[in-house]
Amino acid sequence: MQSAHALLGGATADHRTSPKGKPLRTPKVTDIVVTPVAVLDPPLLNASGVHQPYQLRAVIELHTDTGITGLGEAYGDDPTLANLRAAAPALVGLSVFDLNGLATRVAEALGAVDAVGMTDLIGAASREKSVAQTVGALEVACYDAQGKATGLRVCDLLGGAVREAVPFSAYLFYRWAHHPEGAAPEGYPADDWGAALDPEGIVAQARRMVDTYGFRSLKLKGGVFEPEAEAEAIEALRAAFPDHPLRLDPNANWSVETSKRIAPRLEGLLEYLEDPTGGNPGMAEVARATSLPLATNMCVTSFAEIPEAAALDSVKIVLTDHHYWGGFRASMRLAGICETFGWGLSMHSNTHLGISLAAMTHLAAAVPGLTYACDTHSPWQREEVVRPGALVWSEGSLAVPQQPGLGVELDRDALERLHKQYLDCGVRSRDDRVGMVLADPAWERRTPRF
Ligand SMILES: O=C([O-])[C@@H](O)[C@@H](O)[C@H](O)[C@@H](O)C(=O)[O-]
Ligand SMILES: [Mg+2]
Repeated sequence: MQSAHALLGGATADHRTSPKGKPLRTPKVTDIVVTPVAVLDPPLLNASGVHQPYQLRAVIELHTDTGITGLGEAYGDDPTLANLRAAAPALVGLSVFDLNGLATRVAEALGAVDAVGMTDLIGAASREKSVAQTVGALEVACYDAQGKATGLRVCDLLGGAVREAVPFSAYLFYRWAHHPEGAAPEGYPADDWGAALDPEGIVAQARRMVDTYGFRSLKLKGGVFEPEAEAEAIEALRAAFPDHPLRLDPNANWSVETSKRIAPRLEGLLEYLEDPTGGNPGMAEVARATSLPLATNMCVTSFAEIPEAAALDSVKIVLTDHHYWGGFRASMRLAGICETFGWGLSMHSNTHLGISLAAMTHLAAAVPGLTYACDTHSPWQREEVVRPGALVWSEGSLAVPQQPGLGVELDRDALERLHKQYLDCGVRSRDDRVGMVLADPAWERRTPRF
């Protein structure tokens, strides 16, 4: 067992003694390997454009002097990789239990890092957020190593599972059947979901997701078509799924006036309306015009944005995401703040692989106030870096893995293949405009569009 202050994230001395006098070895970081991978991604439409044929992720292997390796997963765009690689050498010699030391060392190593955002769909970029993203990714790997060292699951290290099955929502997207001409290489394998560009297409997509995974909550990614058309899709979903909680997320692509016009039509249909418009002042104005609770992963995405949101009463639900809030501990701090303000807590997702899915599941299992079904892009994912078996869907939920740490195992062959795909595909950062402009050269990103 580790000493109490080690488990609190404090500094650890080299040699400690267990109550029975047995010397303990605290795993210390010897090396961190960051491997970028590219995974096939369908042409999902959103406010920024359309997903590229490949999404980038980074797999983190944190090696220690006890032979234990902790796994983590991050975005795989160039700025994220540069930050991870700049921070990695500074962690050599660090105990995997010293999470305060981790945060300090990463902040120092990154120094005056540029504020670079992976996508404008998760709010404004800032230096603090870049540091938080790096800490978050490495902290997950430290927790995985802690779990493997102690025989405990990550959710147990986070205070214990308050739920053993974590509910997720069906993430519905307007989409094309194929990537636009010129976006994907010849022979690129399209998936079999087909297009979904109207209410019927969205209902059919929801039906397949519900039948396959058993999801209860349904979230529609909006901000793509005229707001009235998206409201119609919500009405069609309500008619087809009378008992499923519904959400709509236009990713701040509606003006305040448009939001105030459309929100009343959605009252009684949605459990929450996510980021109809941009910024806390605009969201606050919309909130005053509707009884719908507003949720966000765009205007409250860092601790610095919380005071304004609280003062303006702009949101009722915050979507956490350990990837950019700064890891598990930061997400738990956020959960406490939400509780203080009487805000609900949900969970945001970007395209991810199984290491992140396991991390999201452990976090959601350990946060009592996380009562909304979490977002996940999993149904859109056709490639994986972890071995099958640890994350099994049942009734729209994932059982928390039982093995120590995150409970997932890296599939080295898959890692190698997806890394090669990264090297070959040429994509080095997420840019959802590329495909839109290929499909329609006159297309421009406008914020808000409607
Ligand atoms: O994958 C997408 O296109 C989503 O739009 C994602 O990038 C957003 O960050 C996210 O899911 C959201 O809830 O805003
Ligand atoms: Mg959102």
